[in-house]
Amino acid sequence: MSVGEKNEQGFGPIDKPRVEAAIRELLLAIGEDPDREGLLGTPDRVARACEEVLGGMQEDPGAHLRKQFHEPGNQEMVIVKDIPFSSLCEHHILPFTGKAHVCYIPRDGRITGLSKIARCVSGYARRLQVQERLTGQIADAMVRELDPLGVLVVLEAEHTCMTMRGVRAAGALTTTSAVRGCLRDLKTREEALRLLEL
Ligand SMILES: Nc1nc2c(ncn2[C@@H]2O[C@H](COP(=O)(O)OP(=O)(O)OP(=O)(O)O)[C@@H](O)[C@H]2O)c(=O)[nH]1
Ligand SMILES: [Zn+2]
Repeated sequence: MSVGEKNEQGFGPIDKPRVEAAIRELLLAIGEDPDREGLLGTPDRVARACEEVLGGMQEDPGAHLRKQFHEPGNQEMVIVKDIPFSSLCEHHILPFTGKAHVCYIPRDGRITGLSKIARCVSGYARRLQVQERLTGQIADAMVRELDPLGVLVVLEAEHTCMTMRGVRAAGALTTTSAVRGCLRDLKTREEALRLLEL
């Protein structure tokens, strides 16, 4: 993919030399000397870090969920709890980190590999995000790829833009949820939340 082109997710490629130039400029803009020894490798390091922490822009995270198995008749709740994730808030480009909990009820035994759920979370997290959108994107990918009877996604995270700057509310935790299908039903959702111990 060349500069100016967009992938299926709507993003262009990471232009590493351009990131390096921008970081050099940022160092100058904050009054630093980009040519001092400790900072010489920094533009390159930041560009490589961008490729890593924003790598989810270059993939379709839902595609992981296409690794599926069939357990005839199984319509029981599946819960993957405490999936760690790190993302970047799109307002400040500062990290927010926490845990994702994903619960779904398969349709006719259509299940996915457990690790694929964590890979899907990671793919959407490694983008510029707001926590609410991240939560909904994970739920929607589950619906799209597995057509389950229901999905519940809960994210708990600490936003460094709220803890190390601004209001400096250290320890403040944000919880978001997205519910689809039969997990909207109060009784089913209560069972899921009980199993999640949330
Ligand atoms: N809803 C939501 N808000 C977020 C998220 N990440 C950061 N924010 C908020 O985005 C808002 C941006 O507000 P602004 O007033 O434009 O920015 P600001 O002057 O830096 O605000 P303060 O953080 O209050 O100092 C802040 O309230 C952040 O806490 C997120 O994932 N979801
Ligand atoms: Zn922020």
